[in-house]
Amino acid sequence: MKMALRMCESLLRRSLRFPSLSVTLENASPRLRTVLHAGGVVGRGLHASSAAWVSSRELLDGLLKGRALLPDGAPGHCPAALPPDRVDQFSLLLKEPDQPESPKCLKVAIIGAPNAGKSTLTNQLLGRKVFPVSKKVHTTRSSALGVITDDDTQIILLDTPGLTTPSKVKRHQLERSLLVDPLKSLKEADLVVVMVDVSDRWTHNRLDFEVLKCLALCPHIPAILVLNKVDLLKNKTLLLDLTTKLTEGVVNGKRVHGTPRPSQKEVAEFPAAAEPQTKSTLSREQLRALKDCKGWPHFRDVFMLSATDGEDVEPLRRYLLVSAKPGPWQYHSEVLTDQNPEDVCTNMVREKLLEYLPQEVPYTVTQHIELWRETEDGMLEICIKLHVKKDSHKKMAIGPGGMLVTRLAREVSEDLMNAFQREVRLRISISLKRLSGAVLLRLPESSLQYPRATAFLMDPTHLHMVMT
Ligand SMILES: Nc1nc2c(ncn2[C@@H]2O[C@H](COP(=O)(O)OP(=O)(O)OP(=O)(O)O)[C@@H](O)[C@H]2O)c(=O)[nH]1
Repeated sequence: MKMALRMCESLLRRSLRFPSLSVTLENASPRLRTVLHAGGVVGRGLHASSAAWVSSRELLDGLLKGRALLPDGAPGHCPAALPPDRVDQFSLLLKEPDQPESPKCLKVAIIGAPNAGKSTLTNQLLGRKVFPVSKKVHTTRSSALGVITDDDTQIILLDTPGLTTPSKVKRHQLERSLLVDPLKSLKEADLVVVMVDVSDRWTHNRLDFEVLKCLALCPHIPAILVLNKVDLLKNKTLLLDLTTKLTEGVVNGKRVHGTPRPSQKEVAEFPAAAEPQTKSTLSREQLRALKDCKGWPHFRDVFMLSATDGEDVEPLRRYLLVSAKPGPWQYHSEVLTDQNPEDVCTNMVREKLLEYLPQEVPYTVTQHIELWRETEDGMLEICIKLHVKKDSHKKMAIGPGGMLVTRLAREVSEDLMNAFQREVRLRISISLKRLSGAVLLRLPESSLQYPRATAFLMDPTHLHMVMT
């Protein structure tokens, strides 16, 4: 009995640190279940199921390792947690992989137009939110990876920024990584997942030209098509029509049901799927031919899902697991992502800023982490200062009666608790960024284009006009 009570104590403590832990409890002693229910553990964090019997020892071991237990008692897939300390995360990334006897591995690049849902899908596949998601485009600014380790298989997911063009990067002053990273990830991949937002009627009828270019540059890498956001599609029969267009009527060498067989000439115009070499550029003729294409006829499979819904994503997860080939793991099984914990946190804050602040305002906010520490009882304490450029932006970010900044802190804390699997106390403050070290330039009267402007204030990155 003492043992059972100690276990309950441990469970209750763990339930705070592992709020989404999933454990099968049926047939654990009735008293243990009563205590767990009374403590509010079951129903809040743990899911009781009638499927299995788990001995006290196994349950305790599983919980201490932060793992779920499957019905047969074997350790199953429970996503790892992100270490809150950047040094621990760094050592974990360098740690020798704990290879099973016959390891399998698959590197998957997820590509698509901005806002297709790549980060949402990656988070869903990982089982934890470690990538920022927002309805504004280019939420993801550089490639990062997520790792799923399930039994003897490791899937490495390469989340890439939405594909864009050099002219857009220049026009919107975006990072060059947005151009380079997706192609780099693609060249490393064993499988490419192309995501399309089917709810966007302006773009869903053809593959994004940048996506087509990537596929044509690496035609030998197997690719699958994921039609995302089907929950937003009222007329589901449209999915067949879209599949036909986006695959040119051919999937895995077979004709999509009810479509005319493409002519030999039509298929021959596409770069061959088995072509072994990865090219770095396409010829003018190839680019011209691609411009006329709507889809890619070399997809191996097509999935239709809603990335926000776990159930729809499960078949894709299973497909990735069975597609893995024998080969060594690249990371220790406790690795969840290669991002450092502070970056995960600032990305989550950026996600909320993008979500709640209007137009260009969130893009002008910078963040500074003032405090990052783990307390003795394992809680993570974080203080972040947001620097805004204008008083009006400050008012917007604080919100009426401090409502918005409180909401930001609460929502980001929830996401961080999920990623780090521990309690998080986050404080966000907002300050106006002064133009420190600004230089006042007096301009000759004749050179002024604006009648009331007499001087420009310069800081290293921006030119501000002072109206007098
Ligand atoms: N309704 C619905 N919304 C979705 C789905 N998947 C993603 N979204 C939403 O679509 C928006 C964009 O999702 P992201 O995952 O950030 O898209 P992304 O492709 O990573 O975007 P970039 O970082 O700009 O390349 C967010 O508001 C998501 O909540 C889905 O299946 N259904």
